Amino acid sequence: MKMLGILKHSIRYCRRPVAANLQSTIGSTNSNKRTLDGQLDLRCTHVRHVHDDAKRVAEHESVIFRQMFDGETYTYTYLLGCPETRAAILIDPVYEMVDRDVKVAEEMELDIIYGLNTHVHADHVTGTGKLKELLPRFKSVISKSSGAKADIHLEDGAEFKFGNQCIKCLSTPGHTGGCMTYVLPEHAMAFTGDALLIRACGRTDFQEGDSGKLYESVWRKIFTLPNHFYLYPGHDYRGFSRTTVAEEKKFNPRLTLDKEKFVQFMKELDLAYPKLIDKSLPANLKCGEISKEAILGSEDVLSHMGNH
Ligand SMILES: N[C@@H](CCC(=O)N[C@@H](CSS)C(=O)NCC(=O)O)C(=O)O
Repeated sequence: MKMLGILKHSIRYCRRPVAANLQSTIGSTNSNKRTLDGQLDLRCTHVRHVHDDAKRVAEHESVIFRQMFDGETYTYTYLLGCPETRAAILIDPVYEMVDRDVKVAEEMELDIIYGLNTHVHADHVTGTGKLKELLPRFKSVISKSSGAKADIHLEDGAEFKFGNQCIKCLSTPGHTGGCMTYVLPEHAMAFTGDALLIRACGRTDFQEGDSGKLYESVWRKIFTLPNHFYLYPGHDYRGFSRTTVAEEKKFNPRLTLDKEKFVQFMKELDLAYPKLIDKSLPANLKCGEISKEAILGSEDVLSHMGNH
């Protein structure tokens, strides 16, 4: 009875794929595993089932999802994986954090095939160039309107697939001319890059920045998603991780202003230029496909080589 309880518990929390594993292990146990008093050895079955489960982490999730943070540039990178095919993507990988990202994917038996940039970043170098060197099948992706070189260019309304997962691409210009928001409608998730930050939004003072356009992008594209959709930003500077459409429509201090006041507010924002802008822009206009020296500086390259 106790054993049956444990089995039921596993099924309740792990659902479909693990139930399939369980069937096959029970089958083999039935034929040759019995306890001393002749009963079926279900305990042994359970142990083997747990091992099977550990082999493919997160197989019970409808989409595999991890939010990862770079504490130097306050950037979020997102790993998304298809639980059935193990195909995976990274949204906004950071050059210096690529080894971390690849290791996590390997541990989860995911095959990263695409790196999607939400826009041409000004504050850090994208990891998509380095990922192309490390992973043979990997392709860089960005909007066509960004003007950046990439393997795949996306336009407003495009649908982008990895494994059995589908992403809807929404053009959301304003922070930069080529900003894209990536939506997973089936999972009620949207990745807004720097168009919308939690209780804030991206600056609009360079790279074809346009506060009027940003206001329209947010209200017409992001805020017309269902209220319960989770929004995941490109950065957070205050320790927040995610928000929802409903929360931002109600509490975002910038976007709840009327358009005229928003434009004035953005004009007066007066932020210092990002420290790495001179390095980041040329590198990101090629999705990071430039020499290590250009990204790190020649002294840093030598010290990196010493570390490996
Ligand atoms: N201090 C950082 C840059 C901070 C910054 O400007 N962030 C951008 C997004 S990255 S271009 C932004 O839009 N911020 C909006 C805001 O209200 O903070 C650095 O030197 O890199």
